[in-house]
Amino acid sequence: MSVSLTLKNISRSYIKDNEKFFAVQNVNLEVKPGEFLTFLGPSGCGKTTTLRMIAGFETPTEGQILLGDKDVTKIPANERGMGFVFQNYALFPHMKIFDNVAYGLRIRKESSDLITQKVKEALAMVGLEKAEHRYPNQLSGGEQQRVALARVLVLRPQLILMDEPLSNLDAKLRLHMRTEIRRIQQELKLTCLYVTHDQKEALTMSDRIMVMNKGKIEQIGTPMHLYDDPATPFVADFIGQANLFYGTLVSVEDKYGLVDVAGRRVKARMGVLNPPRIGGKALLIVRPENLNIGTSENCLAVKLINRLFEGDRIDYQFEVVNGINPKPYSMSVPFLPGTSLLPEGSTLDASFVPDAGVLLNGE
Ligand SMILES: Nc1ncnc2c1ncn2[C@@H]1O[C@H](COP(=O)(O)OP(=O)(O)OP(=O)(O)O)[C@@H](O)[C@H]1O
Repeated sequence: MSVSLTLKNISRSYIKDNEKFFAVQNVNLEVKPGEFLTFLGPSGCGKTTTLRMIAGFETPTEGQILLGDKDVTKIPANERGMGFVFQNYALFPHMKIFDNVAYGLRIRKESSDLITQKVKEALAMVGLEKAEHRYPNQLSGGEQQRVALARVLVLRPQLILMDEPLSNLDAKLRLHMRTEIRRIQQELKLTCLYVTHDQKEALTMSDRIMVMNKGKIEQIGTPMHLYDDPATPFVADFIGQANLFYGTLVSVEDKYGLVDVAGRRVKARMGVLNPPRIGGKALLIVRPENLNIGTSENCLAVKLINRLFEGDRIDYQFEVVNGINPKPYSMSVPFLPGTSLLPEGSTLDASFVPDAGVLLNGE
């Protein structure tokens, strides 16, 4: 059974050094039944605090939390019907896997036949039906995390909350578990809220992502939408990698703007959510993989300052000639075996197709 979740103007403040400090400020969100929504942002941006308020481990200083139509803001955590998966599995080490998963059902005083049936189902769902007689320390990290998931699934919660559940696993297992969690969530049509600071994890698993920064929402959208049409430079740089070039908007035609960057005029898509105005400062966002060498159309004049050979690709770092260069820009081009790298100090044209650039308000 899946359910919707609504956050109405939720805030959580603390007193730090005699001053009011907002860990989370004015967050509004609607999560649809069966949706997988991820909170993404750097350390300290308020992801965990938001999740803990939804779980009931923390009380908002302002705002309301609704599960379906029901206001649960003041309801204790154990009466909210939610399941929580933590970073550190939190399994009982002295109990066999079967008993770990059965724990919640026993507290509910279910019959032993029903418990056996449900535990076996939950373990099968996470692919651990053969591990029921083992102890947690006889399982790998990934298996233990799957037990933690089974322990939550067995209770059929209305909403599942996961806080960095994969961060203790090695890289390969993390990749595998992403797909596993997403498969189970879709099979059971669970509403799922997921916290991570790993953008790849967020992009691959989520229906929608809420990007947070300093306690506030920067942008909410589908992974593709955030990647393609970032509303702020923060989102552009946090979702993938982004070059931010400084320019002035010259004119607009259809969905494209013409921008002057250090004397070169280039065309790019106007941002939908936060576009620049004609004559005003504009930020041109182009991702490293969308810059090319070798054509002189729609290009910036750049000077190479460093090059990093990465095997399949070369990362050329560069400055805009006569431009604003707060830090090196980056261009990632495929390495074709047999070709040589361009020398540092070369000046050349870095081009992009207009659809691969986005213009944001730079005022
Ligand atoms: N109980 C508390 N008292 C005071 N400040 C707190 C408390 N809990 C959290 N904070 C502060 O609120 C801010 C947000 O913390 P939160 O743990 O929600 O961030 P996060 O995005 O989950 O970070 P991380 O990825 O590092 O876990 C941080 O600056 C943190 O120091």
